[in-house]
Amino acid sequence: MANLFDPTKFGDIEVSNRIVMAPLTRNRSPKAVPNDLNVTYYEQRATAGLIITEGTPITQQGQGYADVPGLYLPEAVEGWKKVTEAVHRKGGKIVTQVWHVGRVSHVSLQPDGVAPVAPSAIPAGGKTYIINPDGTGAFADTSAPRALERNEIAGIVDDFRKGARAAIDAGFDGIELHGANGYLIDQFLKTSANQRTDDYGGSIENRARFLLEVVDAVTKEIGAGRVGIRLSPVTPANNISDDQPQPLFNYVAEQLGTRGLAFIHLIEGATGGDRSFTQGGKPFDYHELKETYRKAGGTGGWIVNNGYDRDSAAQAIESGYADGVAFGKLFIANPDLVQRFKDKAPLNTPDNTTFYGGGAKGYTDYPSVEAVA
Ligand SMILES: C=C(C(=O)O)c1ccccc1
Repeated sequence: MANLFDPTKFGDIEVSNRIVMAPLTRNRSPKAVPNDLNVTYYEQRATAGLIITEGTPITQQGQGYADVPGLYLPEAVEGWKKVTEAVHRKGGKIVTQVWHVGRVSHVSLQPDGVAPVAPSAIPAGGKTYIINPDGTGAFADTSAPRALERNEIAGIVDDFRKGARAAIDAGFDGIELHGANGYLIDQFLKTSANQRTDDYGGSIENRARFLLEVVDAVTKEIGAGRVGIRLSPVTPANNISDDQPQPLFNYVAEQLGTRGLAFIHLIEGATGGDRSFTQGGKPFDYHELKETYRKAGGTGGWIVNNGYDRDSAAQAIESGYADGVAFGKLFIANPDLVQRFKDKAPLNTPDNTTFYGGGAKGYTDYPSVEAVA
């Protein structure tokens, strides 16, 4: 029976324990280029079994928030090389979350100030974080998107492929496709954002087409054993929803099960909120989803996320339900979370006033605990 501290493999990626650092947007990379402060932040957390970096847009079109690091500029790839080298020097493993926000963006962040793109011209209705002309940061309403022309979609699939290649060039051990939280891949999947009438909309098979084309493109480029995906079947994040999440994600799991992926990273319930949250009028069955994936031949690591603590994470691993557990806020405040879990040491409390934007305060200044003798 495995435990939280046992090594394992997610596809081709060998990890020293099952404690995963979840992707966390921190808005501390001006001009979309990773910097030395980012190096320190990730290096401090290198004892995680696997670090999944913050979302990294594949193109400027895929960028939805100010000061997030991208993968689409040569200087960004150089910046990420310093991060991966530092984490590897500490014996850590790190993948980057490859991201296209779709409609969750603002014209000031888009190339030439154009409208963001989406499966359909349906606004996200939420807020995003931009930089005003005077340099101050501010939350702003997301801009109304335009619907992608069918002949544009292949180009975005290829942008994901290029992003995956850039990630490997930057020294990452692999990638996580951002298929969750109401961003572009999730927008194609779900009925509230995808009302297309071509072969990328309507049926479940059609709405999953974009996701599977992206998966096939990036696995062909860098190898399936280095590709994971994050999914959030019932999250309301960015005002996304689907009429029937269980059949939709059972189909997705069935299809992913045939593609040899390194891991499936699943957000249970509402992202960062109620684990029992559901859509479609009945509770979502996560065990059914995993069984569907395994029955289809899926051998990737099953990583679960949202509201776990040390004990519930240990139970998820020891029961065999999960192969890894991802922690977000706990890794913000505890760079040495693995050691603290081992020692059952007290945990630092995250300061949510410094989650987004700013400098070292609330980013690299959380203290570590000395290993208990
Ligand atoms: C990438 C994000 C996600 O997956 O929800 C994100 C973006 C901005 C703020 C918080 C989280």
